[in-house]
Amino acid sequence: MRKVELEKYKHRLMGLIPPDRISRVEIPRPSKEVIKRFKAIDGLTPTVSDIMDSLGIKSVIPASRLSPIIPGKKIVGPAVTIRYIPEPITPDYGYMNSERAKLADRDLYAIAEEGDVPVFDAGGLGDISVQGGLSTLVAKKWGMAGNIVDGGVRDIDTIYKLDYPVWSTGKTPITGKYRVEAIEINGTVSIAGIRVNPGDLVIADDSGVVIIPINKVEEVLEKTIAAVEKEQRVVELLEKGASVEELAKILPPSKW
Ligand SMILES: O=C([O-])CC(=O)C(=O)O
Ligand SMILES: [Mg+2]
Repeated sequence: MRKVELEKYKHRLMGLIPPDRISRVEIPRPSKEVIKRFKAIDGLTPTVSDIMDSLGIKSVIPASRLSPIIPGKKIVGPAVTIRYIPEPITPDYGYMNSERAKLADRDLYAIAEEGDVPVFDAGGLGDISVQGGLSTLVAKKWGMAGNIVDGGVRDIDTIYKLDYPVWSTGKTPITGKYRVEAIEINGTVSIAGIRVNPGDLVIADDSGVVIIPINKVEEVLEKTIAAVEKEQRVVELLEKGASVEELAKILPPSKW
């Protein structure tokens, strides 16, 4: 079954991970229209964070934990996932020459669709790189929206040059090639303590990253738009110097 599903991607797959470690090939995705409407919202992650609070869903990661490499970026797209676990070795030069590399990012991009957001669960190991310049080039060429890496990234100058959005735990020159092993593609992962399923909607901006479970996406969108409209009315009142009473009609002091 997996082999049949993978057939259509064979011109892109490099065989970096055994096929039985690709848990899903076809995944559900939110509609393009929903993604477009989220993307048009200003102040995106803080407003969505409030909505997730109101729904009692833990799904928000601050930018102090997963930081944007390039400021001013905003991405919205369905997650595709990869999970790494540490190798039980201390690599040295000889080890690097004799062992095969075990990063599999390019095989993740190979089965993704344009607009997807590759999410890397590398256990928060920010000193070890699981994405560098070559990886970034492929991600960009194949139309990924941006990467979320709970681990390290390197070749930062190339990431600047490619102007590709990345959020990560750390920046480092140290490769993950022989230090971690790709254990699963498109399984459920955990980044910074937050669960991510393939197809969940990832949104990220300068304030941080939010994961919206796919079955909540439309509800969160409508609530976010309503919250933004409300805040806009408050801004207008503040700008024209409205009285406390006028303001309180829209935003009572207890919710300020
Ligand atoms: O070893 C790594 O982190 C991968 C790397 O440099 C690249 O993709 O260019
Ligand atoms: Mg490199």
